[in-house]
Amino acid sequence: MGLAPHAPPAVARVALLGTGTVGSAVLARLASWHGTTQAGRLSLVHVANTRQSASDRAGLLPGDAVQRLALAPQHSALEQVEAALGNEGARIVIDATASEAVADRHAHWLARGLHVVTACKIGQGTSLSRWRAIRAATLAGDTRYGDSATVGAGLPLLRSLRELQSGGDRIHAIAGVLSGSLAWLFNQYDGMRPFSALVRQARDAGYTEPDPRDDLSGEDVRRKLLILARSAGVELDAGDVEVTSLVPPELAILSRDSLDGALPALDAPLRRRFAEAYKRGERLRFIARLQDGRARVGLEALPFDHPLAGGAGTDNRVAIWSDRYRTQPLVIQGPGAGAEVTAAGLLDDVLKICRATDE
Ligand SMILES: NC(=O)C1=CN([C@@H]2O[C@H](COP(=O)(O)OP(=O)(O)OC[C@H]3O[C@@H](n4cnc5c(N)ncnc54)[C@H](O)[C@@H]3O)[C@@H](O)[C@H]2O)C=CC1
Ligand SMILES: N[C@@H](CC=O)C(=O)O
Repeated sequence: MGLAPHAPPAVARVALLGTGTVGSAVLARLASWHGTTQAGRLSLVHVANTRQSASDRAGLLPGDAVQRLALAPQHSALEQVEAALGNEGARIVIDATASEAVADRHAHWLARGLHVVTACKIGQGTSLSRWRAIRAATLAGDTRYGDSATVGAGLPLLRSLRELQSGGDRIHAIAGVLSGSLAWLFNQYDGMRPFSALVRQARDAGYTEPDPRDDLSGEDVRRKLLILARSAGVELDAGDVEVTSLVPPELAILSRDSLDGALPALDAPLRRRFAEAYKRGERLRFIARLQDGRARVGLEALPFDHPLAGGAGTDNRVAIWSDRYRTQPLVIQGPGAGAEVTAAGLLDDVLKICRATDE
């Protein structure tokens, strides 16, 4: 149904879960929209982190939300989200957490008529059953699942895969660098500075997962490759991806609190890998590959001029082969981690839902 000639566009109510690296950048971007058309499309009515939550049906000012949260008497509980968003109109949950419990709610919210926009990959990138439940719930609730920020931090990767397929192409293969933090680490690493020091720097810059072992173990890339594969029609389960971790066993068993001091366990093995590659004129790259239904993730030494060895900073660089791109793949490259790009990707999806609910 179209809009009546001068009807103002409907305002979507939004709940933001997570006020860490990504969630804070979402709030900052929303605050920077003050007075713009984009701001007029949304009303932030609920903000929560693990400890506290603040709700206001009249709308929270994004610039004040963190302070409101700090002063809020209300403890945080996921049950509050539906009540805060109300029963009618466009209602959107933004998931800027890394929480299993929140991801477990995605299908429930979608089936209940709430749209979900997520940076967290746990919903679509872990078990096949959870991915299927999310898809079924969008149909049951006639709702949308915004996932642009889950792979490539908002780069047009999932969008391109979907557009190729709606244009009649079959996806033949996907290969590339899917981790922004690992791209940054291997772009910086020269075998001289300890690798562990760079890991701390990547964490402090907001490129890594809350627990950097999720990046170093290949788990984050496994999730992204599963999301891409499933979107390309290859319904793999998590165990179908062969993952070679960079995390030594002594680091894997530690609690998150005792991780920092033990990070130097990474240094000697990576110095060896770097020296071997350097002697052969190769660069280290953490690569994900999907071809003929087989998926694998791990560190590779690639010739300097290899198409996947390029890029700088946190660049993701992903090649997609399809019916129309048989020999020369479509290559998508750009920053693949960082709070600002991720927040922008999330809010792009939110605005897309706002526009779709006008139609
Ligand atoms: N940092 C990056 O470049 C990118 C991150 N992402 C994803 O964004 C998500 C968030 O990452 P960060 O902001 O770095 O994490 P973070 O650890 O800085 O923040 C997580 C936030 O979630 C909150 N939280 C956890 N459980 C919650 C619950 N049950 N209810 C409400 N809030 C809850 C925490 O209190 C915290 O405020 C992760 O899933 C990550 O994979 C995605 C793309 C890029
Ligand atoms: N930790 C992730 C952040 C984006 O998803 C990465 O390094 O790519």
